[in-house]
Amino acid sequence: MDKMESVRQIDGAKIDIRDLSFFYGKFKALHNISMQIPDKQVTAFIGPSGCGKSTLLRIFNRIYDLYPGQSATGEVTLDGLSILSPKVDVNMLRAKIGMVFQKPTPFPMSIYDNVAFGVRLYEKLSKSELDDRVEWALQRAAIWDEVKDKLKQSGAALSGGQQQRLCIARTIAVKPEVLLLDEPTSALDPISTTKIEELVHELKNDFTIAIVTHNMQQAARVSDYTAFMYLGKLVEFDHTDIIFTNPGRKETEDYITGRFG
Ligand SMILES: Nc1ncnc2c1ncn2[C@@H]1O[C@H](COP(=O)(O)OP(=O)(O)OP(=O)(O)O)[C@@H](O)[C@H]1O
Repeated sequence: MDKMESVRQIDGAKIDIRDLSFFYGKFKALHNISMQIPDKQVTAFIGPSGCGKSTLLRIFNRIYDLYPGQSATGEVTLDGLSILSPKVDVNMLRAKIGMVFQKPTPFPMSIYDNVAFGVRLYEKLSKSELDDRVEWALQRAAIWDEVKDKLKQSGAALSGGQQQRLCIARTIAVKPEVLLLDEPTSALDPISTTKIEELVHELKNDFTIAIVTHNMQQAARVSDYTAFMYLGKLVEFDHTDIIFTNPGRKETEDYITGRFG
């Protein structure tokens, strides 16, 4: 096989980030980041604790807007449309860019209602259409077989791994275009982790996925592209194979070989 070429420009980028900086009050947590997130691929963000991975992910759906004193400069576009613009409809943006957090966060309601909740906010579906959508989302999140006979039971009664797949079902039920996964398996056992990793692999056929992970083996297993961050800067972004076998920067090599971080 030919040696893989390093990434320069992504054809068909879903998200385009240019000169992005982020501030918690006066503290500059992200420094002039430029990169592109390819469509229908998995992009992993790795780097030592505090390097800014979650901060970056939280910009894509403007979650930071909920907190006073946090601000972003630069440009981020989704299919060419500005995400940071004050004019953007944040609810529509969050319907297009869904997020799953580190700790499973089912709503205090039934399994069915957990999945139907967002759909009811954004669409007017008939009862049977909504039933179909709930089943579709639970199927896609690989949890349908485990919950199909107890849809009325509380989501909180599921195991941690099941709860996380329920949260993924809830997120994909509104048919977003991008899925942001912030350390989605760090609170899970190895079997649940494997299930979520298989799911990520499966879901990239339909969604653009950005995943933050502390686990380098996980990044190597699930992602097509990897971004290595350090101290709020993007050190290197490339095909995952290149980052893990032939990184261009010494800092990346030191990190992936466990010499720091
Ligand atoms: N709410 C906040 N207020 C002030 N500073 C913050 C806040 N959240 C994060 N930071 C700082 O921003 C920087 C980046 O944090 P962030 O959580 O994005 O890193 P991370 O790479 O996701 O870390 P981890 O892997 O530990 O989750 C850190 O220096 C952190 O202390």
